[in-house]
Amino acid sequence: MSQPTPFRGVIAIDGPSGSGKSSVSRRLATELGLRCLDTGSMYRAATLAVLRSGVGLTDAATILKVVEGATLEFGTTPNDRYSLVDGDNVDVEIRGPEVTAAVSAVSGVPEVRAILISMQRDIIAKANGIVVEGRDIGEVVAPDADLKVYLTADPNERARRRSMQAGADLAATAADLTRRDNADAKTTRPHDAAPGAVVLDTTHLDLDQVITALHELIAHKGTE
Ligand SMILES: Nc1ncnc2c1ncn2[C@@H]1O[C@H](COP(=O)(O)OP(=O)(O)O)[C@@H](O)[C@H]1O
Ligand SMILES: Nc1ccn([C@H]2C[C@H](O)[C@@H](COP(=O)(O)OP(=O)(O)O)O2)c(=O)n1
Repeated sequence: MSQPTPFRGVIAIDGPSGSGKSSVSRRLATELGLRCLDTGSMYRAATLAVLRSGVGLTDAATILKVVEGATLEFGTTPNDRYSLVDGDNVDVEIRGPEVTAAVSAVSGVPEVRAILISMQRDIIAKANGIVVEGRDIGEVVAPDADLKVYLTADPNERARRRSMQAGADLAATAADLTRRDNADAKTTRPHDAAPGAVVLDTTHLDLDQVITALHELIAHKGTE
């Protein structure tokens, strides 16, 4: 019996914070033998470079100069993803509260987005199949992706997941998610699916159920 041809395309996964993008992307990429790119880490790494430089967050031209001068590198092996800023592994620091509080200011600078989107497209072009997660993948970074998914979940459920993950207070986490969703909505559309994206509301689905639904979508793609 012949084996099905392995999927070697581009899967775009967008959605707001805590919808499950990272967990779902990592697992899906592992199961399909694909690369995996977390574009949120790229904006976070750029933000850390800005914070480390000591410049303020209000002047776009200064922010851009720092990002242009930083060496940013990203690993795309699903269970061994890493982010480097000037050769320094920053995986832990970029998930911390200082970067989380500052990231929307840096990701809101259009020229910074242009630099990172260009890097993202290079990484996608060089990968032989990749899952890419973020906020604008299906609409801007890879509008021709083979499969586009918009993951979402009720804001209370997203806050519950994030506070469990971070061991943080639920009310404070919920307020922070709302603040960041609203700030991000000035540059991307965290509340809207890209044209052609399949919407998957994960509020009442566990991770296994989400992964099963995605495998079904991919299998369906193979028969179109
Ligand atoms: N469908 C789900 N059901 C329950 N918990 C989930 C689900 N998807 C993700 N999680 C958990 O929620 C937290 C946030 O998920 P994550 O993948 O980091 O979201 P995002 O990348 O969209 O911000 C993680 O602890 C993850 O294990
Ligand atoms: N493609 C992307 C990905 C993330 N961003 C911005 C918006 C987010 O607040 C930050 C951090 O994204 P990240 O996915 O790491 O955030 P969460 O894990 O969902 O909390 O980066 C973006 O503007 N465009």
